[in-house]
Amino acid sequence: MVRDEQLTESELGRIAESLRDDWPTAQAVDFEESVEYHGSLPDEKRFAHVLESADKPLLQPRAGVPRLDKQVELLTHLWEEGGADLLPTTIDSYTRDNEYAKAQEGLDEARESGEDTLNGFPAVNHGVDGCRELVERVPGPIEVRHGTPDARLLAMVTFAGGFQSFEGGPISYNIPYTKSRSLAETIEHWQFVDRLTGLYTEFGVRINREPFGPLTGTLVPPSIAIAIGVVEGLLAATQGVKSLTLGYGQVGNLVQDVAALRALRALGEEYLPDDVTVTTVFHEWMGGFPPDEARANGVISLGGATAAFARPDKVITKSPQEFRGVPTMEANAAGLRTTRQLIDMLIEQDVTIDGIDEEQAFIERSARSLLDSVVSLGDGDVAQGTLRAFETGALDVPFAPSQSAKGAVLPARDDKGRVRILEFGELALDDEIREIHRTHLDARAKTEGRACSFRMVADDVDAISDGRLIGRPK
Ligand SMILES: CCC[C@H]1O[C@@H](n2cnc3c(N)ncnc32)[C@H](O)[C@@H]1O
Repeated sequence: MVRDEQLTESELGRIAESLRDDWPTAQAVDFEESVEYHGSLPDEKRFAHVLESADKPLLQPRAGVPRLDKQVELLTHLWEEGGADLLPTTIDSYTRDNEYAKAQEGLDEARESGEDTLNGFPAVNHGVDGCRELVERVPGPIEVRHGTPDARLLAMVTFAGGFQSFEGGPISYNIPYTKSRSLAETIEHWQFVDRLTGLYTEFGVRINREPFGPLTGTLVPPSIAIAIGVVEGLLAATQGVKSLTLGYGQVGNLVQDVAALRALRALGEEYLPDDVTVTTVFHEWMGGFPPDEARANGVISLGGATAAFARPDKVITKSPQEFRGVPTMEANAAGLRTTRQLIDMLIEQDVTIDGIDEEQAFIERSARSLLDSVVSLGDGDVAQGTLRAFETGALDVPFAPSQSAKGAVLPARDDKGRVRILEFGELALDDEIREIHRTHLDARAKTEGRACSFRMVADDVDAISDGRLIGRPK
């Protein structure tokens, strides 16, 4: 039975050995030798150091292409032309499903034909030496960004390859990303990733971990996103992770987004051990984008403005080509510059916005209620509590494809565009909190002359790509 206890070194070693046969490049992974290699990297390539010593929000895009030379070119362009402070390497979808043979086919094809059919960088196939070449040829610190429920081999290879930051977690890369993966299984898988992170940290290589805050990226109530991020942080801290970045996806209402980012930092610092350095990351709008690039730049700009007011430690930027999928190098760099423009123009201004403190208190009260239900359901064991919370619906994620989640929660925007909860399912929120959500939604229903219904939810899901925030009746 999975428990929130630190993996022993022999368990870690046994699992690592069992993974070596999954792809030939795993044979080259040598922990002691990798610790040495990390020691040779200059400070400006130490991800946690750069992130944790910054005095203003750092910008980081997503970016991944199959071939090594092209990835070097892409990341260098994002650094030099986009002004990125931190770099990504987005991993391809086959690798995310542990389909390394299919990833190899895609890499071979890209090398032969120049056609990129893979939608990211197949790091396991590139292996330790390929990752190290990328780390050496690129000017800044790089994070592994992906969506892998079983990321154990990916972590082994990329950590050995010099990467010092790794996105994801057992809930955030299961519930929004998979249909039938067991939550108990992904908790075990991520205990390995976090224990490996902790072991590197104990050997002087401070590796940063970043739970995936946006979850399904569609109208996720801030209290749910924050509670799940903190739970993944607690599970990681047990395994020895000391550098943790908690994330949140923009919902588009300025007051709620600033309030949520402040609540995220406050609760992260309150619930996580004192020896864990907590930073925050704000993901620019993760929902549907307008096809029109001018409007898309408006969405990106609102994200930049929000970051100027909320001052997260990191911002994950979007591109004006978000609507069409993976952006060109130039569009990706443009999204960084648009974000930077808004932050630089606003961050020194003294602006007071009404309603943030009240919203922050409401979000914190709700997130605390969810967190406390996880702890009590597990009798103090956060792993067991997580399983029971999702089994009972005490914790739930709207629109989640996973069978591990009830998917009974329905969000909708209120009259100001703040995300509220229309259907609670078995969510661990008391009647008083539920009443406040209902009151806000009733006010919108009155404004629109219609009853609260799933229609509102559906209208809100498409609103931003239609160029609006709230899905008002047409
Ligand atoms: C959280 C995942 C969704 C976001 O992840 C972006 N994304 C996915 N793959 C790549 C890639 N290979 N390069 C640049 N961005 C990428 C999508 O655009 C979307 O915004």
